[in-house]
Amino acid sequence: MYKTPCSRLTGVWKCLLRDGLLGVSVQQRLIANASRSHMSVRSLIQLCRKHQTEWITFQHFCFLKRQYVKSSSGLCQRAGPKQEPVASVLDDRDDSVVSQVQQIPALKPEPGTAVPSCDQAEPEAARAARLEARQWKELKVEYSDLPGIYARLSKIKLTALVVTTAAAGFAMAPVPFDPVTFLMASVGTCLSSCTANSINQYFEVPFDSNMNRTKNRPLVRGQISPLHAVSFALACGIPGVTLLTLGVNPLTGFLGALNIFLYTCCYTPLKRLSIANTWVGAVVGAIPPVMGWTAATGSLDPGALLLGAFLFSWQFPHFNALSWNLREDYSRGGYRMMSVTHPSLCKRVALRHSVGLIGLSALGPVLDVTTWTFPLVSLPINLYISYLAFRFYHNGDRQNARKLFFCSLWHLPMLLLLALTCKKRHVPQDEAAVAPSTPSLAL
Ligand code: HEM
Ligand SMILES: CC(C)=CCC/C(C)=C/CC/C(C)=C/COP(=O)(O)OP(=O)(O)O
Repeated sequence: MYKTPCSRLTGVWKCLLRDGLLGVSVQQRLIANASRSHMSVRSLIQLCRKHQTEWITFQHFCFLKRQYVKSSSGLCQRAGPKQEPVASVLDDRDDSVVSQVQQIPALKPEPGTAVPSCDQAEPEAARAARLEARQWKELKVEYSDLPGIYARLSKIKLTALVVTTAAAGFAMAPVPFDPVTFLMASVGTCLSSCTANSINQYFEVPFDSNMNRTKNRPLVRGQISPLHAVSFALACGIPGVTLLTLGVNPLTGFLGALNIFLYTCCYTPLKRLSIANTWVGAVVGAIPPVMGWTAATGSLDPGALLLGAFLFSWQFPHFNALSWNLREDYSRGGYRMMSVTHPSLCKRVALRHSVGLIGLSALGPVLDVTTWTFPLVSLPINLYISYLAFRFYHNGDRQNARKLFFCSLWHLPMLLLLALTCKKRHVPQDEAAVAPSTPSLAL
């Protein structure tokens, strides 16, 4: 029985929307069909958006075993490979949905071929063969690709800076430096971060496939199966938390496990529910330097909280500026971000926390973490990021947002390095008892 494009389309929509796993190229193909079947594209997108309000659904778990979805209109893979090039983090192209729809090339028939009108039935066998030929072949993973896939699954550059902040926390602690504990704390934090990021990507496949920035991630492109990704996450998380707990101390292991839970089970779902997700994410990013400090001292001191406060505030100019240029993307992904729903708040919070870094730096000597040199030497970079944050607040344009984001990437390592060079020297008690009292020249 011949199905009209519209009823065929509805059948496909039902199977795809039910799984909530819609890839952009599937969307584009369906939109192209829709335009043929005169279903308004905008209502199509609303239909798709409406069904994406679900977040953690049953599909996330039976998604573990990859299978093609058989529907009345033939085969369609849940999340398919994307051919177009990866968009840069701060891509300037107008990637709004409407422009994307306009970019879909109209499906023109080969010259000389008769255009089948809607009421001409395509033999079912020919149609099945055509669909079979068009079916996405499941990508076979090459073992040589695995390191790159795991690196992207772990968001390796982000993980690298996370480990750096943990290492800084360890080095800032007022105790003798123990290289073995330092190494175990760094490796444990790295493995825990890899776990957190892999699980985050596993949960966000249906939404990442709708965003230019994330549509080429390994799980979205089907480079590895969900089961493989979850196994990788466990293979990192179990030894990572065990190493922190048994190799370093239980407090640091607890913080590592807590952070994995916060990032995967609180921050990730909250991204689709409330702009408060950014504050939760900032706590996730603030915990690693605290872990570094507790790894060295075994206790949660005010100095650890100060380092955590540095990270907490730094993440607002970092992310709010980044998300400003990704508003269309985040909106298409269905995420609740300040830059999309509360633009003024987005700019204000970025400025507030940038200026807050100046105040936090002045707390360094007050809490006996650094000498009084630190607030002075860190003032130039804190003033510069505040200046860029003010320009972002005042103009709210792409260029100032981009400058502030990229400044945040070097500001944090610089701030931590300056704190290290201005670290308050603490003479161990036994040495103090022996050494004659000499006036200290600490500034
Ligand atoms: C609220 C917290 C945070 C949010 C929402 C956030 C978000 C993001 C996003 C969306 C990107 C672009 C990633 C991409 O290229 O696809 C990014 C890049 C980056 N983030 Fe963050 N981030 C946060 C905290 C942190 C923390 C705590 C660190 C490290 C200490 C960090 C380090 C980085 C680095 C190094 C990059 C550049 C990576 C690259 O270019 O691939 N971020 N961040
Ligand atoms: C020890 C331990 C567990 C450390 C974890 C540290 C960690 C992963 C911090 C990331 C902070 C964060 C909110 C990143 C944005 O994720 P996103 O999901 O918004 O980024 P995306 O949109 O690119 O996926």
